[in-house]
Amino acid sequence: MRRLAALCELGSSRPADPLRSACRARPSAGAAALRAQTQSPNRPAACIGSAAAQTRSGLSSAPPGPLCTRPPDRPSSRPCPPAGPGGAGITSTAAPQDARIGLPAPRADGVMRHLPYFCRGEVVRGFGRGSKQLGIPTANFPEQVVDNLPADLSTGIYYGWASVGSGDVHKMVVSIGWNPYYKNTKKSMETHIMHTFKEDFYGEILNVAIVGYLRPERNFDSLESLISAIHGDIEEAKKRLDLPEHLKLKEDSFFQVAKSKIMNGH
Ligand SMILES: Cc1cc2nc3c(=O)[nH]c(=O)nc-3n(C[C@H](O)[C@H](O)[C@H](O)COP(=O)(O)O)c2cc1C
Ligand SMILES: Nc1ncnc2c1ncn2[C@@H]1O[C@H](COP(=O)(O)OP(=O)(O)O)[C@@H](O)[C@H]1O
Repeated sequence: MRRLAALCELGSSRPADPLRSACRARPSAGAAALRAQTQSPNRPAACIGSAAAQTRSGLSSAPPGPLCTRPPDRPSSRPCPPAGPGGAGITSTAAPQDARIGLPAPRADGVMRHLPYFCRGEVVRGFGRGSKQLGIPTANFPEQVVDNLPADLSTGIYYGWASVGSGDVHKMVVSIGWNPYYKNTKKSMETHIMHTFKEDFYGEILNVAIVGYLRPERNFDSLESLISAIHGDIEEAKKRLDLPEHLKLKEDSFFQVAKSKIMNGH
């Protein structure tokens, strides 16, 4: 088992340590920092968040908060703060409304300053409920990736783009949190890719670019209601991802990793 150390590298162009799981904020024009990250071989788990690209998502123009923000000319590394229960508390009844879908909107400081958020890691086993109970498989990231998410990234349901290894980039929805319906005790990050794969891809590298937020996690009074909500999320995500501002992220260099540089331990 690899030993993965947590590290936040903010605005740094220092090549990533291949044995570390990293969160990285990049300035909106920080293509160099991203390139350094994506071109580093053998990287088992990495997360890259944007501190200044919130305008791309079109949801908010909130200024970056105090966490993980640093002038690009002052690169530095420091340990990631631990991800605590409740995330940034977006399930609060005081949350503002997202007028487009009539659902509670995320707190701007808990979501927008981190989007788009790039993340990759090995696909591990979850509880096996996605396919069997829900009919909606969700690929789980390892603990190290989840623990390295920004501490103030709100839990909830997001959408974006995903690829497996160096495969094609597809639309995706991702759930980050504790799955209140199942009362999980460990925070998880589970991605459903809108594509039919020929077979499971446990052990492969999953690359995700989270570009927008849909809603907080909720409890449901029946499995059917949970399934129906997830199907609603999928349809909403498909529509939103067709917006030009989101479509362009599909082509991001994050996904252009040479096949030979992908290592997943097999
Ligand atoms: C788009 C999407 C929305 C979800 N929304 C919720 C939710 O509101 N409440 C909840 O308890 N779980 C939610 N989940 C998580 C599912 O319950 C979870 O994926 C399922 O338990 C499968 O887990 P497993 O992969 O560990 O088997 C959502 C998952 C997805 C992909
Ligand atoms: N479209 C898809 N989206 C996500 N995972 C998929 C998809 N198709 C097949 N899979 C596979 O299904 C697995 C998830 O199934 P699931 O029943 O949720 O099990 P687990 O709880 O182990 O994650 C993924 O790890 C992946 O290998």
